[in-house]
Amino acid sequence: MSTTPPHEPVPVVVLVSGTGSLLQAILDASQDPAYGVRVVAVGADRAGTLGVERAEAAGIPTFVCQVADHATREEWDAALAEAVTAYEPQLVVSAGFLKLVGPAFLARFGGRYLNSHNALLPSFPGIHGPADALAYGVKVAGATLFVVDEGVDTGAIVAQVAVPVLDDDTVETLTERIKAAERPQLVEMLGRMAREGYAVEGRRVTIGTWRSSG
Ligand SMILES: Nc1nc2c(c(=O)[nH]1)N[C@@H](CN(C=O)c1ccc(C(=O)N[C@@H](CCC(=O)O)C(=O)O)cc1)CN2
Ligand SMILES: NCC(=O)N[C@@H]1O[C@H](COP(=O)([O-])[O-])[C@@H](O)[C@H]1O
Repeated sequence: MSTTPPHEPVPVVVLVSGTGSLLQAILDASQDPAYGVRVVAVGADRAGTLGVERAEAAGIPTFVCQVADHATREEWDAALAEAVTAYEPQLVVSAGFLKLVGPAFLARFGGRYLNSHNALLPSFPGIHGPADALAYGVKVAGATLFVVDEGVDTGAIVAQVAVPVLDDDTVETLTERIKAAERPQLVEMLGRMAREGYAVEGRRVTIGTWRSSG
């Protein structure tokens, strides 16, 4: 039995805004070449994030692209697209990246840009998923991995994972329970998409297109 991966690891840029625990899970998995993913750079929309520190600790190139450093949101969007393109990724992953990207970014990376969101879409889009779920009183929360489009958390869904909402949950406890399920989902699905290929047809995402086409 061969242990050689069938393909070179797929180059991936990860975008972060905060703690970077999802990023760390990807970095840990990508230590194994058989995982099929090589993180070639980590980008952030703000300075001083723990996510960027984690990348630096792993010896991975980083960049910061802040809206405030650009005259318009459109210029920021184009600059972000340029910064990511410089690393020639096949896939881009938002892992807690709290900025909406626009037309310039999606012209380059549409269909190849994944986001992990901490709610069961289409419920609770935006940046307060766990708080909104708790306030609504749902009994099941979770995380959604999707292919980003021009809307806000409206892209085609790759995978979802559910967790219970407990009677004594706070925003913090629910957020952490979701993340504990979100990390393995992201690691598993990103690896499968890189190794096996995927197709997006309308709202349907299918994994395994390379395998089925040989
Ligand atoms: N065009 C898209 N870009 C991104 C999406 C998306 O669905 N479409 N998902 C995000 C991540 N995300 C939730 O998963 C998300 C991020 C940011 C926002 C948002 O409203 N951001 C505001 C700023 C909020 C703030 O910093 O306080 C903004 O961009 O101006 C909503 C959802 C990745 N990008
Ligand atoms: N809508 C975007 C959003 O809220 N993203 C969420 O930020 C967290 C990042 O955690 P991390 O910084 O520990 O990886 C994750 O739960 C992710 O779903």
